[in-house]
Amino acid sequence: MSIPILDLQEALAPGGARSAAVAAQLRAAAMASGFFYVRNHGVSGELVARQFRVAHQLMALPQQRRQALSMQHSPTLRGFENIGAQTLDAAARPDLKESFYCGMVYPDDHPYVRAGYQTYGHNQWPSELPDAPAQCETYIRTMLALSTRLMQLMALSLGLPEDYFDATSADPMVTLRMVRYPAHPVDADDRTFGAGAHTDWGAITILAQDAHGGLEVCMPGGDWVPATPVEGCFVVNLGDMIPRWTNGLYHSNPHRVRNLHSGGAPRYSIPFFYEPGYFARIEAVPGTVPAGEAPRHAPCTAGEHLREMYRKTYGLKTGATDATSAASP
Ligand SMILES: O=C(O)CCC(=O)C(=O)O
Ligand SMILES: [Fe+2]
Repeated sequence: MSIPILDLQEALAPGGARSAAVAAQLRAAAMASGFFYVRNHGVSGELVARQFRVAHQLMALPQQRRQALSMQHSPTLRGFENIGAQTLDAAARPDLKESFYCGMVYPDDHPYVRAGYQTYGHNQWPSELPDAPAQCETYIRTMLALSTRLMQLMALSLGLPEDYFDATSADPMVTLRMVRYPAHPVDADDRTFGAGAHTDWGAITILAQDAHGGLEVCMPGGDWVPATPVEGCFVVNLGDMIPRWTNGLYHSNPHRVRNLHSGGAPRYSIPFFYEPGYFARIEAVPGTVPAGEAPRHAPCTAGEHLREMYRKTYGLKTGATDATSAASP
């Protein structure tokens, strides 16, 4: 069993001729590991390359500057995160990765910003990189459009109208993370990871990775298989909201990172985390709860779900409160 490639050619717009065929492939992947690649996704290679350049530039800033722009100073937890700041697998050592978080910007007078809901607010940027904010905003908007389309294909894959989830994407919770993994240490043991085994918390993650590889996915039988980089493709995986939304029919499988194959070079990756709007209702969609059975999960809002995930892993460590945390796995 491996991770399938979905070709989005002629499935990128509602009503696209190949939408039904792609939806069927999506369903099979979602019922297996919750991981697939997408190709012909409509995002230019140049835009992705520019985003990697920003990632390299951010990580090249002196430690002192990165400290000044630490996510710890940001009410929405955006900014730099040091190596070892997160432990995605509580049974493993702290993650050997450093990253920069940013997200969609919501103005101060937006009701969700005023209410202090997580992920809604501002970014913080280093003045040394004046072009970074616009590039990241363009990248985020592009990934958001692709996520929205993937949610439409997911609706089709569940036998629902293509626009079933559209309303849930208003005022989405969106996080972009640029991650740098140093070379795997020579004295690493079996508890050493760039990113410890975890599932993502949201709806959809779209990952751009450099050519080194290192991402590993836990398949249904328990084997860990590499999500080897494929030229021109993103890796897409489903987060924990999707099993909630599908009563466990679709999966959000664990994955982890070990930077073992880069010949000692750092590995860069850029995950984009799409989560619906704060008040989007996450409950089993029609057709997923067998007659006579109760849904496996109580209905909740996307905001409540994220708060619960946050409480479980990350919040206390960063000093974040329920209402202000922003980071995703
Ligand atoms: O860097 C990668 O390949 C995956 C990162 C990841 O799983 C995450 O940030 O949630
Ligand atoms: Fe992840």
